[in-house]
Amino acid sequence: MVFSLGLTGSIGMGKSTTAALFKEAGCAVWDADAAVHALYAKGGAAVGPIGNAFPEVTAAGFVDRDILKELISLNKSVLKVLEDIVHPLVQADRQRFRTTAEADILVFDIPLLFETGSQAEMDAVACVFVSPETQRQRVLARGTMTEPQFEQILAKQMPIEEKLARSDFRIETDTMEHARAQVTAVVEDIKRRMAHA
Ligand SMILES: CC(C)(COP(=O)(O)OP(=O)(O)OC[C@H]1O[C@@H](n2cnc3c(N)ncnc32)[C@H](O)[C@@H]1O)[C@@H](O)C(=O)NCCC(=O)NCCS
Ligand SMILES: Nc1ncnc2c1ncn2[C@@H]1O[C@H](COP(=O)(O)OP(=O)(O)OP(=O)(O)O)[C@@H](O)[C@H]1O
Repeated sequence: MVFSLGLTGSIGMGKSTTAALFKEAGCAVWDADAAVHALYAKGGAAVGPIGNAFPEVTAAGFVDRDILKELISLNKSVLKVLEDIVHPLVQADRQRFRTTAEADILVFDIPLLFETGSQAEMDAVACVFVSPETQRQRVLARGTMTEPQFEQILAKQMPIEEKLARSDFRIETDTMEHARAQVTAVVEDIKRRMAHA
């Protein structure tokens, strides 16, 4: 039996860092944001269709995220058009991973897991969380988004309380030690479930 665990949480709450802890614990990890990065790179499958919709974004032969973020903040409809192009390509990449991954536990790091209904494909869901103040500080400290860009993305996501209420496991990402201990406990719980399945 292969167990599929969805890993989600709000922007900057620690999905990627926690996914790395699951990898350390022997799980195979698929990362939606990383899949988008590959699709946007030179030769990536999203470059052509995004260029057709927004030519200035792909003038350099890849998807320029800074130009894209600028367009998104200028016009609310841009993100929707973008999602309609990108999400089916991301979904196809995820299916490829499912058929090739070699591990008993597959972890799917998906920021928009509930927003896109992808929880239906999972055996269980883990949601990472941290206080809104820490979240804001961490995202703005990265220096890749302005405060209005952060607010705009945040507003598009399901509130974290709702994500937590719909999840089987909650992982607080206040410190690395705490997060690692919780990941170990989740993996042990899943292994017990698999042994009794
Ligand atoms: C908005 C973009 C340009 C921001 O790029 P940037 O390099 O600054 O950030 P990155 O891609 O690492 O995403 C950071 C976080 O933003 C949030 N986020 C990204 N896209 C979306 C979205 N469409 N709706 C809500 N939140 C989003 C997620 O929490 C994500 O983890 C980029 O995320 C993008 O092109 N998004 C559209 C594709 C998409 O929906 N991706 C989400 C995973 S499938
Ligand atoms: N358990 C933790 N303890 C301390 N800092 C953490 C922990 N988890 C994450 N962080 C820090 O929080 C920031 C955001 O983490 P990360 O990039 O993993 O979040 P994310 O949810 O994947 O972000 P995004 O939604 O933007 O893709 C990083 O600076 C990271 O070092």
